[in-house]
Amino acid sequence: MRTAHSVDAVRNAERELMARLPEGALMKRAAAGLATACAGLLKDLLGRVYGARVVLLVGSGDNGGDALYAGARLARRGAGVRVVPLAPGRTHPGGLAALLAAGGRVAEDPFEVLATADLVLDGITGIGGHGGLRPDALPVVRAARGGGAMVVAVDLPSGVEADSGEVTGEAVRADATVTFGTYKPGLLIDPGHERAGALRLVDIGLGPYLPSVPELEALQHADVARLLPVPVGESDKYRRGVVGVVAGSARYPGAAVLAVSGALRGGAGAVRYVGPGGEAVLARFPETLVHEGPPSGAGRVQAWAVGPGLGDGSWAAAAVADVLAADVPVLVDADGLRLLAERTVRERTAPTLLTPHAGEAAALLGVDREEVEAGRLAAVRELAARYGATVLLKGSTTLVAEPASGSASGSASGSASEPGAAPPVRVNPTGTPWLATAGSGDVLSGLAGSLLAAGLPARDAASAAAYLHGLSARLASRGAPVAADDVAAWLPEAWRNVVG
Ligand SMILES: NC(=O)C1=CN([C@@H]2O[C@H](COP(=O)(O)OP(=O)(O)OC[C@H]3O[C@@H](n4cnc5c(N)ncnc54)[C@H](OP(=O)(O)O)[C@@H]3O)[C@@H](O)[C@H]2O)[C@@H](O)CC1
Ligand SMILES: [K+]
Repeated sequence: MRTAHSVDAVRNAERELMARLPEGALMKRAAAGLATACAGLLKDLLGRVYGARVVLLVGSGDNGGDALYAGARLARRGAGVRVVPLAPGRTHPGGLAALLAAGGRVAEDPFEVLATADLVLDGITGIGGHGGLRPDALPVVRAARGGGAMVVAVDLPSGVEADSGEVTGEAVRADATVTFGTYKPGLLIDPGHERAGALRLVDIGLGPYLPSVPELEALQHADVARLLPVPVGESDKYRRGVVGVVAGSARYPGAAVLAVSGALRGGAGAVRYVGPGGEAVLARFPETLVHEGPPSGAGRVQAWAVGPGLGDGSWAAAAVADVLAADVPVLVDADGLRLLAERTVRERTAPTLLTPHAGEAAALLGVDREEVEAGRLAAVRELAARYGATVLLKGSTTLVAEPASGSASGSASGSASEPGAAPPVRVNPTGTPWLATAGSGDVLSGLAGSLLAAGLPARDAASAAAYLHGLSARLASRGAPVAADDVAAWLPEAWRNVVG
């Protein structure tokens, strides 16, 4: 599991650790790890460090200090290192002295050295930067990208807000980011994540001083494998869980088929379908138990997934209300989200999982879509708190937030969070831009609903579903466009990939 901590948590940990170490030791640790990572990249790129052309973009803070001390180490190994100070007169004095002593130089013409650089280190700002790149940095950063050098961000791409991943204006677009002590939320959440390139974590000994509950966690294969249901010898289809799917309409029968296709691959023992798309569902999936009439008359289910392609007719509204009245876990997606009342969700005692994309989240919060996209972490937390529900916010870095325990449907799953505090938000690392395709959300709803029916707590069902869904799209795609149907078809392969 990858975990990310807030800037406050990092600074507190740094203070405690620094009190036990000689002055400057921590920065030197960070710089040593950074130099090792850069040397490795240069060897991959050129086969050597000696003679490599390295340019340091250096701001006024300690982020620039890290770049300078790392630059000094590379200079001692024979690299030609040039500094471009972006805050002349405020450059880290110890770092600059170390670099000059090792044979590095201040660049006379930044654009000339950037045009021929092999590697550019971005040390403009780290966790102390705010408000995006400043105007004077823009031409230099553009020249760094335009020159064809590999760009390595120090701790965080400059211009990315460390705590949220927000980018105001412009930010450095790095090929790799070497970060210290712990991941920062902005490295794992878009739009920051997308600017960071390949991530590398350097251990500087902060671990024991960081809070045990991080801000954010990203599951990896082994974590998801532990969550997925495993049928045992005596499992029959009812013990494995029955998921009810309420989706589709005369206008959108395909949504019913896609939601069922996800539900059939999510571990539940059987799928009941309720809605106007029964014929289309049966034609494709004869194993589905199809019902007409209200969901409550369809027989027992262990969880419902309601909403994809429902439209907003009176049947849809009644079906959503009917499902929300059931005392079992309920996932609400798409059109279902437009048909629910905040109070109804808050008053439920069984878990509720809402799965909006940015536009739907914006409507639920009463803000603009752009606001949600720019500040995804704040938006998902706010929704979870307001509705007292688990919320999966879809997007290139899908997030899953749980309300604080004690909230209506807050069933914190095995988290070590303090009583009353919300557990860490989970960020899904398996997404791919190819997933932005019609109907892929319907597959996700069915899949997550199925995992809920199989007994996973809402937070785990949501994060495991997002993980499998993203991985399935990657496996199906291998660089080519995919249809939602492909994503569903590759789910068993994704599951095998995770548990194997
Ligand atoms: N904490 C740790 O555990 C460790 C931290 N370490 C390292 O220290 C880094 C944090 O250093 P930091 O605190 O000095 O802040 P940092 O990011 O260098 O920049 C702040 C300066 O930039 C300025 N500035 C602000 N916004 C700006 C903008 N948009 N564009 C341009 N400038 C802007 C602002 O000054 P201003 O110009 O506003 O007066 C301020 O002085 C951290 O990321 C890591 O690399 C490691 O060495 C070891 C362990
Ligand atoms: K940086």
